[in-house]
Amino acid sequence: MADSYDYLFKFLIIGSAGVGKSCTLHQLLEKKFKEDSTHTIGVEFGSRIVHVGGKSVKLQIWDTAGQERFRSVTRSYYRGAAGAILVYDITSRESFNSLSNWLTDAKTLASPNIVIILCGNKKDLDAEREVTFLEASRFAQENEINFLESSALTGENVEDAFNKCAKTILTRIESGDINPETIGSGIQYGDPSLRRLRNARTPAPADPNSCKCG
Ligand SMILES: Nc1nc2c(ncn2[C@@H]2O[C@H](COP(=O)(O)OP(=O)(O)OP(=O)(O)O)[C@@H](O)[C@H]2O)c(=O)[nH]1
Repeated sequence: MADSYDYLFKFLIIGSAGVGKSCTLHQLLEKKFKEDSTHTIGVEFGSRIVHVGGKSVKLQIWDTAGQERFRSVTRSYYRGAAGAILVYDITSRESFNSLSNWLTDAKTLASPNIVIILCGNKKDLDAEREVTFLEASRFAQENEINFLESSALTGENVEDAFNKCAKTILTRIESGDINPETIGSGIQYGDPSLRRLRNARTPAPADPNSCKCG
């Protein structure tokens, strides 16, 4: 029973090299800072169950390498992702300037309905800040994505980023905006009764024999 959940969502963590993607995942899974983080080679994987909106959701999280030389490998993991945590470093203007490219990749290579949360990491290094909260908020608004600043060092807002992403996906499933049964949705049912519930809510297609016209 320890591993039972209502839904499984495939998540990606993307963004330039050194912004703190692996440390963010480590903080989420271990609730502590990864002291000796080195560049990720290709992709790394982790999973965790979160509780949002009255449901338990298993997050299957792919932490991708930010270095350009791994781009062809990491791109192959985008397909069928339901959510992405797009990370930049608030002390690195360069990492902020690359966000548009990362967004384009996520929207074109993953699910068209992918829910993206923008995360300005290294919030603890405020004295070295190169990107203001306001300009990042504007970027997020223009691109219709949620935004928060986080710290993989202190843990501030790390869980919130993943929870916010999961919650948005759940809301969109419940409103009918996202259909988990679409191929490549990045969503699976953990509890089969949820599928039955959804199918019961979906109106049956019109029966052509019952047409009373003519
Ligand atoms: N002060 C501070 N340092 C951080 C934080 N997150 C990560 N770092 C440091 O930033 C460096 C890069 O962190 P990683 O998590 O390895 O970065 P990454 O984005 O996974 O890098 P790639 O695997 O190359 O894509 C490491 O030296 C971390 O110690 C943070 O929130 N605050």
